[in-house]
Amino acid sequence: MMDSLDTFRLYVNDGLSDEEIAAQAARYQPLAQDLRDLIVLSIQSRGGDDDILAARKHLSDAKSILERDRETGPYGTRFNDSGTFRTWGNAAIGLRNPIAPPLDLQFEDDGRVWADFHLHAGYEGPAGFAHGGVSALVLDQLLGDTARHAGAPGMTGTLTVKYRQPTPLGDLRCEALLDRIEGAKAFAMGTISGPDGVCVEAEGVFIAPKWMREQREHTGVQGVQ
Ligand SMILES: CCCCCCCCCCCCCC(=O)SCCNC(=O)CCNC(=O)[C@H](O)C(C)(C)COP(=O)(O)OP(=O)(O)OC[C@H]1O[C@@H](n2cnc3c(N)ncnc32)[C@H](O)[C@@H]1OP(=O)(O)O
Repeated sequence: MMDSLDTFRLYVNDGLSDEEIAAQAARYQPLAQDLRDLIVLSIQSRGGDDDILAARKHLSDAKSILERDRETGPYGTRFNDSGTFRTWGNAAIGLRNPIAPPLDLQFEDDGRVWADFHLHAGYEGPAGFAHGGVSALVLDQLLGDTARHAGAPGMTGTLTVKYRQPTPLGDLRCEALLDRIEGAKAFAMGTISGPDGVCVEAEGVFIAPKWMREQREHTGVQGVQ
């Protein structure tokens, strides 16, 4: 089980320059998009035995190349001296994670957070509609980042999700705002909307864990992001 020390080890100042971070983003983001395209093709290809075997051979070659120089374990949260944070492995927003839709969250000065995003065929639950767990993933990240944006980063304590109508796959919008902060707890609420209006509503409580509160008390530093 991970304790707070393990958590801290996954918050790393790796000292990269902003230029190197930009170069890495330009290098790895297209790879994630290629893999996203492959997820859809895995579902939609009509290839016969020969085509699929040939494609798998190419993928096997690609795996061998990517394995030549690699890290192990989760990506964590990395940052540099100019304060650029990267959560590139994150399942909802990670720049290097093909599982992520991804959400490109927009932070407004008035505290609202929103994103236009796309759920492809790989996010299907009920036929033709988004999986409810994927909607919860999107809302968890959105509301959590809304709390963080308001200066109250925390782990999800409770996320309440109400599915008002089926969420179509395709182009969607999510938006959220902070309701209030009470001590260690931040309350946020948000929605996912499709062409026919709001499909999913959520409320979330995001809690600064005890170890983070103690760190703040001792150092005066707000804490991890
Ligand atoms: C680490 C920070 C990360 C920051 C990420 C920013 C990026 C954001 C985007 C990421 C988005 C994705 C995010 C993810 O996916 S986060 C991943 C999913 N969430 C988790 O895994 C959380 C697991 N649980 C915990 O870590 C702890 O139990 C937490 C942190 C929840 C409590 O911790 P701690 O044990 O230290 O708390 P406390 O006992 O001193 O109680 C403190 C207060 O909280 C109240 N309470 C307790 N539990 C709950 C509950 N479940 N619901 C509602 N309220 C609860 C409690 O009554 C008390 O209230 P009050 O008496 O003061 O009124």
